[in-house]
Amino acid sequence: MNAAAPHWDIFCTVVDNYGDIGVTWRLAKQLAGEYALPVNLWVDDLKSFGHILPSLDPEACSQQHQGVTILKWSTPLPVAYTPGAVLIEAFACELPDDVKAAVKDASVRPVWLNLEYLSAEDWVDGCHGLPSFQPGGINKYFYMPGFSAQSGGLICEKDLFARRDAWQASSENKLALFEKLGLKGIAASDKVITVFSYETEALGALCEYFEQQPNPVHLLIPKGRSFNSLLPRLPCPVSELRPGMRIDSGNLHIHVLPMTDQQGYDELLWSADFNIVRGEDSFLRAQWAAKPFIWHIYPQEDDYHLVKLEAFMRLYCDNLAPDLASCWQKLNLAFNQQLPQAVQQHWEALTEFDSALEAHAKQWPIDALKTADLATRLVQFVKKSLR
Ligand SMILES: Cc1cn([C@H]2C[C@H](O)[C@@H](COP(=O)(O)OP(=O)(O)O[C@H]3O[C@@H](C)[C@H](O)[C@@H](O)[C@H]3O)O2)c(=O)[nH]c1=O
Repeated sequence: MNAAAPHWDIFCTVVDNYGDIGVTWRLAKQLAGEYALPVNLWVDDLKSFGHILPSLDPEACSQQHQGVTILKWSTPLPVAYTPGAVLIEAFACELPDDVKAAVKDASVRPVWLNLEYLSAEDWVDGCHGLPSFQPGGINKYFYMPGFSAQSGGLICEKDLFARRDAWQASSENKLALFEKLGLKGIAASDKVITVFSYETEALGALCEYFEQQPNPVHLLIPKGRSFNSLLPRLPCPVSELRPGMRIDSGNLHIHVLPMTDQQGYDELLWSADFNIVRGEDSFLRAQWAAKPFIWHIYPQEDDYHLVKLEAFMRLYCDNLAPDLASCWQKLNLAFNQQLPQAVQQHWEALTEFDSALEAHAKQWPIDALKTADLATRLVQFVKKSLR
């Protein structure tokens, strides 16, 4: 590796949600923690970042958290960029001109990568690792996360499954977490479902279904976009909702959650019976939680997200019994297509397969990870590129 400047730089622009910063922050932590790499994470919106890292100072130009140097990416850069061993532009963000100039002029150039969004589509394998020739005679490589052995892999910390298993071994852990989050009235045997979704009419339909169930159902919802779809059920405008509030109707109890850091969010997913997640990072963390889930995929133009959803569902259901597979897929489609009646119908139908789906959710993380996680594959990719 580059002996003169061994550090890695990751540049991230926050688009409109938490996914871009969520993924890069996770990767940065893992590279620093497991590979002892000096990592600089450059972020253009520290205020948004602060929602998932509450100890962050949104005004500081440079600060250290969990072994990572977090730098404010403003124009011009408040701290000069020095080329290191690796330069990652996350999700095709446009690097500042002075960074590109510094790379071009460097005596030892960094390995330059564009970290792409995760997809289960087949074409990913063919594109992963391809170079794109840049002005100044340097290659930029496409790094494609994915589910196959030929792709860039999936972000997963080495000790994650052991920590999850220890957490799930005793219901004391989830009850202590609920108490810490200010949630009241949840018994160990009650059904708990977390919801971190975009707006969808499917949510209201599920609420109608849950309130008529014979046993309590608790929906744990962090303050955010999901509540926009539950307006008729709220006692106040969304802006006035406060963490700890509880909205009861029949056997349904909706709890308003604070947003926590990523570790806290993992623990929440581990503590639930079912998770409704979205985007990219929470989608993956729900899989690692080893619990059944619905994926509310980030909407794209011309419904392209449904192609990505189908690709993932095909993989996830590969070795599932056909009737269970069909039911779970229909539920996910109905949720994403905002079909209220279909969501209720498929949720009800899925209850018949509860234990088989749970067993699959437990096995899936082991199968999905294959030989190596994303950080491990990335470090190997960089080593090869430097040869
Ligand atoms: C609810 C919650 C989330 N989080 C974290 C988990 C994730 O890292 C992050 C949420 O990211 P995602 O699940 O990916 O969903 P998102 O909708 O916020 O982000 C999206 O942004 C778009 C621009 C991308 O194109 C999408 O693919 C997607 O990544 O927030 C917490 O740390 N604490 C919390 O309390």
